[in-house]
Amino acid sequence: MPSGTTAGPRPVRIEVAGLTKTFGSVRAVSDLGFTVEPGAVTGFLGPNGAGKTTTLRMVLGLVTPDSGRATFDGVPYAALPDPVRTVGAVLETAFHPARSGRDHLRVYCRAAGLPVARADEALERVGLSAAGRRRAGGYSLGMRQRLALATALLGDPPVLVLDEPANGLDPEGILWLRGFLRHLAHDEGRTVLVSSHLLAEMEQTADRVVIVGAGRLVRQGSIAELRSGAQGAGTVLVRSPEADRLAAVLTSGGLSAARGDDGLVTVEGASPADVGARAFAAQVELHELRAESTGLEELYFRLTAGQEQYAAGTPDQPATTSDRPTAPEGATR
Ligand SMILES: Nc1ncnc2c1ncn2[C@@H]1O[C@H](COP(=O)(O)OP(=O)(O)OP(=O)(O)O)[C@@H](O)[C@H]1O
Repeated sequence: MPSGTTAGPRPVRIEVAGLTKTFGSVRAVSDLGFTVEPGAVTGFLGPNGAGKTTTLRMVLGLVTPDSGRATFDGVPYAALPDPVRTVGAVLETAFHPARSGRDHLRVYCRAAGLPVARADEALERVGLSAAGRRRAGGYSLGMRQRLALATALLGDPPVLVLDEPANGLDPEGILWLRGFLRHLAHDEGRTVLVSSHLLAEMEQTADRVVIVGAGRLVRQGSIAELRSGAQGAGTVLVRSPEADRLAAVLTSGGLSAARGDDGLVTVEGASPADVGARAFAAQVELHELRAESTGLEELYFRLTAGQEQYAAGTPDQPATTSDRPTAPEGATR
């Protein structure tokens, strides 16, 4: 486990394909597919109830999917020869309240056949050494999160799967977690899959994001791709003394371009580079060219707000601006 003393864990890729899970009449996860690469932090994002926890539980073999599969370098969790040394997970933070954090880790080590010395190493890694001998029942939520993370690290696994690990952390703790997850991925080459409903947090932490809404994949890609709107979600603002001609050039090229009263043309579904290149080719003079500074948060809202169409068909669930898309039976397509 100590960084710098080993060559680092072997790289492991997670592959999720066609995962589907229904609870009664609720389709929690629907034909979900994505990949998680080693050496990067992948954010698993979605509003409350989007199916993140259910998906992670299926990835970890705790819930049996109706169909589809999740594998680690081609092997499902249940078939891994040494799961504790392959995947570390933080799903929920339940500890024996009377037991110290250190003892919790030591018990876990013994049960998992790991050297007991790993307990102190893990405590140190997550900044809990000073509190290690105190009762876990007296820990703050943030300290419990750190203890859960320490537990996940005991087997020095190449893969970490973390469900909302930032919950309960104060701003300093969040900053620490961000740096720690990036270190685990970038410097140690681990595969880090971390769920959150907060895009702003993931924007700072993750290299890639997988966005789900109502149990379905909404978008996956790098933060940079999302931000630039490279996959068609971007809005570009462009100013030109020849705004009408510019709008006509862009529209004839298949883009949606609208000219405002102020000579500003708003272009949907293109990158600034794309718009600039088309203007240049048509010899249209530009005075300003920029991506609309919506931030990823607005994009995320736009992407997941679309899920409300799923709910629109149910009589007791009129379409609202709620951030909690529901996944009723009608959600299936
Ligand atoms: N054991 C279960 N029985 C019945 N319904 C369930 C069960 N687990 C999850 N669900 C439902 O499946 C949907 C997805 O839930 P899930 O907890 O996976 O979402 P989530 O994205 O993790 O949400 P949150 O961020 O609120 O935890 C929800 O509608 C939820 O009510």
